[in-house]
Amino acid sequence: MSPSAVPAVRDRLRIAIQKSGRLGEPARALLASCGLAWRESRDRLFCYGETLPIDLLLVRDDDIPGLIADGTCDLGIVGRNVLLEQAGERARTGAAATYREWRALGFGGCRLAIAVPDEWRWDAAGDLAGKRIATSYPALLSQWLAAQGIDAEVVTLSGSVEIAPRLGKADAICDLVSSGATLAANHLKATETLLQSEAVLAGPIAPFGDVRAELAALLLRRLDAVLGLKDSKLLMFQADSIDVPALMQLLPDAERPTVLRVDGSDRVALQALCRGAMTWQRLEDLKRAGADALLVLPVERMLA
Ligand SMILES: Nc1ncnc2c1ncn2[C@@H]1O[C@H](COP(=O)(O)OP(=O)(O)OP(=O)(O)O)[C@@H](O)[C@H]1O
Ligand SMILES: O=P(O)(O)OC[C@H]1O[C@H](OP(=O)(O)OP(=O)(O)O)[C@H](O)[C@@H]1O
Ligand SMILES: [Mg+2]
Repeated sequence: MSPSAVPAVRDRLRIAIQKSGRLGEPARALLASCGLAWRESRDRLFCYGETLPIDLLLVRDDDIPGLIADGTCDLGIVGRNVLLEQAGERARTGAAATYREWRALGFGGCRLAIAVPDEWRWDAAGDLAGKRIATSYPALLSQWLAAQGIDAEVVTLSGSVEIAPRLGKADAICDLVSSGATLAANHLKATETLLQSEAVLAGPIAPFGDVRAELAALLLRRLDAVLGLKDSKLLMFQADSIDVPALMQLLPDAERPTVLRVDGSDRVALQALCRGAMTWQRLEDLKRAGADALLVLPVERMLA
């Protein structure tokens, strides 16, 4: 199949996820929370969808954009850093864009950043002019350097980038940073951020022309519901009705609160979906403002 070929007609949706590594388990857990369940092949490379015709292909993350581009897979879960790097590389070689980010998924967060030796005095991005920068993200780095008008040499390495300055292979690096521990261990400090990354659902730019369109729409509806519920809690409490306005002031994130009068009294029972973190501090503030019998419940599913 040619790289930009239209995917063959299929009656099942196929999603590529990382076989192991950082994103494999959270990707499966997210899809499982959308109601998907699978039977795994003996070689653990393929999972056959049992609850819905949605299968998984378990691969190296670097292969995911290409698998979507050539139509082998319909969707993929991959870091934005990998997706954009490969899109940048395709653009550089004149290949048409065939895939894009469909949804940000809220895990696998990290940033792609320039880092320089601790002892460098860093003033501005222009300090990189004439320097050698080691990276596994040459397309993203080259794009950024061009946008900044900086002429620097890009040294492409496939891994262990942080060690390049100590080996004399580069003056600075451009790599993923999360906690910063790897940089610190290598006596480097982060300066400019090129990209904020997280795991994303990637899919084709062109719509599916068969039953996969409905399967993808169903998956997106469920994904949006699951992602929208992240950190949400159902809050319940009782209070004197006179205290309700003050209590609602403390709950700006409460959605669609339901207030029920407790029979034969001035008391009400209130329940609301709260999107913000329901910390002990917030509960204590509510209690002081007149709430009692406070209950915080996890929300498993919501269909608006
Ligand atoms: N330190 C980190 N903290 C959080 N997320 C990260 C971190 N490093 C990488 N990631 C994100 O997780 C993705 C996968 O990282 P991982 O280290 O599992 O990749 P890999 O070693 O290339 O895996 P594979 O074996 O599939 O090729 C990265 O592309 C990035 O989006
Ligand atoms: O800021 P930190 O929390 O230290 O994370 C950053 C490190 O994490 C990733 O490497 P990984 O641990 O996956 O090893 P790898 O380079 O061998 O893939 C990335 O390439 C950085 O080296
Ligand atoms: Mg990889």
